[in-house]
Amino acid sequence: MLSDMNAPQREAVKYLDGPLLVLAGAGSGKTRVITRKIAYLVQECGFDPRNIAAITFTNKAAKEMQERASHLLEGRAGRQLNISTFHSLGVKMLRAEAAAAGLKQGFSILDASDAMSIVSDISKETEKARLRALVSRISNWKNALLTPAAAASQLNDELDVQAARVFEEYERTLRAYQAVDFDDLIGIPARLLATDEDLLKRWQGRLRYLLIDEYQDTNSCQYQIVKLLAGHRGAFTAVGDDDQAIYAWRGADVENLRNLQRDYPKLNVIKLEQNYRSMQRILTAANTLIARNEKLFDKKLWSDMGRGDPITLFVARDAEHEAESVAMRIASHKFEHRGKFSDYAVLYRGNHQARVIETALREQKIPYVISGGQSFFDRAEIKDVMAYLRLVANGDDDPAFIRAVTTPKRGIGGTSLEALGRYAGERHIGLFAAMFETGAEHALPARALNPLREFGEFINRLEWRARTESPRVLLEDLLRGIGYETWLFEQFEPKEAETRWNNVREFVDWMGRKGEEDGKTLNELTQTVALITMLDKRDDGEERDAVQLSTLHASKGLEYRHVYLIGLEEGILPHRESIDGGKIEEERRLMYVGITRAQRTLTLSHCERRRSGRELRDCEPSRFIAEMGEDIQRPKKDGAAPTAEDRAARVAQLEAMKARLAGKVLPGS
Ligand SMILES: Nc1ncnc2c1ncn2[C@@H]1O[C@H](COP(=O)(O)OP(=O)(O)OP(=O)(O)O)[C@@H](O)[C@H]1O
Ligand SMILES: [Mg+2]
Repeated sequence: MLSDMNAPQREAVKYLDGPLLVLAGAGSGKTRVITRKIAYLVQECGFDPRNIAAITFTNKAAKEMQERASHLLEGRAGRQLNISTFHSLGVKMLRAEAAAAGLKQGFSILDASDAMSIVSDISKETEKARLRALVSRISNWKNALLTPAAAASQLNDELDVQAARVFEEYERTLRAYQAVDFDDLIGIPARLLATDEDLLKRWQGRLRYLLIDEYQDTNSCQYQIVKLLAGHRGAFTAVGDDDQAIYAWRGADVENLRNLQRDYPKLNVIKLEQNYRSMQRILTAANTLIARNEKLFDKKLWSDMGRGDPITLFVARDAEHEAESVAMRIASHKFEHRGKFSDYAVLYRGNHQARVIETALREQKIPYVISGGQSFFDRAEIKDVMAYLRLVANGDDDPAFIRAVTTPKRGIGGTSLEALGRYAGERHIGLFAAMFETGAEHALPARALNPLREFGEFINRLEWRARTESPRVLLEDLLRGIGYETWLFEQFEPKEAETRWNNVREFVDWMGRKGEEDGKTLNELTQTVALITMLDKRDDGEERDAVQLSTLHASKGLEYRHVYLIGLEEGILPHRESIDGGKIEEERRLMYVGITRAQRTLTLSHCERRRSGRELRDCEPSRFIAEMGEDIQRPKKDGAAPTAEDRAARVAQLEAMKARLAGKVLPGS
């Protein structure tokens, strides 16, 4: 089982004498160590798979690890492993310990936009930027495990003062809704483990060995959980790379790498130095770049994969030209090398950069998938359906109530809802419960109350049936019951309505499948969906041969044969806010992550001009390009005119077209 591992990797897999940190650069096999160690623990050390918990950064990474580990183990053992993200582990603990946390079993999980609108209601703040600042201040407090009272005792500026006021009310509101936000998924379990001795013992007994990937991006709350679960035994393996810490903006703290050494004096640190992913040239460029950052730990990284093709840089006139050029290069490269589309990835700093690339790929009829973009589950129509499901699971979820009761419209107007809200407020109960009280008959006229109660009974019936019937059947009945399809076609143009309806159908299929495969109840599925975050690729259950589009953040841990890093301009990467805020080092790490995703070839690009609002502005190439060293094939000075390469690409494309016409259709094209 360990024959295809090098000596330090093997050592890391076998080491069980205490806490272990594997500290190593990109592509050195850290994730592989985790996957193998899971199998090793079960097969060689007699661990019950249920007692092993592996924690990854995204649901997608968890899924991949699950697949690899299951492959190494026999079927059943593979399924019993706990492989999850910190957030899904948190949900699991909250479900099991709902009572201790003061939550009902069907508690709701609010997403970022729900949280934002609650903060907006409380603060009455209308300015978007200020609202975001409030939300992020509160989130930081929560991640530091501060209560509203503790936060209020250490105010630094005027924003703090306002945020502290909102924070208290925000927490009360969440509890009233029987809801938790994303930070709570980590914070509440951390608090429970820290304060309830029995509970801690129970979980330490259940999760006897922890493996944590991408450790450099844990925040203090997550570290708290690791520490508590691992206890004095320190039964864990953490792997990470300080040069790939890119989530400081979400409260992650590389210091946690150092804290590990402080908190576990017996910590064993193993370093891996051989990279198995990238050609030497790519690696050298990455190393040269990252050498500019202040070093936390000393690391070496080498590869014996051969020098590889030169890294190329091309300069485009503008974003459209850049996108067309990337699409064309991919088409011709693929044709020439007879590869697959899925060998190619286009990586960029911000989500908004995806659109032009999508357009260009679509024009070239090149299939693609986006990760890290607007999630499928963020679409309005999915959130509509989700509002019903949340309400079925949790009648106290007022935001879900309001969305569901008004979509589709049931002739229930704003005035009636306000009256109901006032009444519920006086009685300190949720909207759903309020409308069934006798008192509501005085607060609201019958013509308003009757449709509300009809709606409530509809939800109650679903809630009752959800205890025994399958998610698929319930969803079908729900959609029929509310006439959602008809409503969509009344609201939108036929084409738009159809797209939305298809999305809903896909959602129902996906939920149905999940329900059947994993044997999950409707309520459990509802909580699962809430966890699917921006970082996740749309999980359509099948792997298509498609070019991968991704933000740099979402590309962490992944690898692709051919990588295109686009938009390498000052203001984009490094991002303008980071330049102003003195956070260049984190941007450099982001660039490092991007470069080290590439296995065989790496292509860089930037634009001469870029549209900003209504004007076209000149752009400056990113400083990171120069920082990668000299070994980059740069364009000749007349960058904008078609280069020999551009022409070659065009010729190849014509050839491809001819081949297609001749009936020699290539797979995937
Ligand atoms: N000993 C080995 N022999 C052959 N291939 C290996 C070996 N170790 C790792 N690899 C391969 O090298 C690639 C990189 O490994 P892996 O993804 O585990 O690295 P990583 O350190 O987790 O990288 P990152 O920092 O980007 O997350 C994978 O394709 C993996 O299968
Ligand atoms: Mg990894």
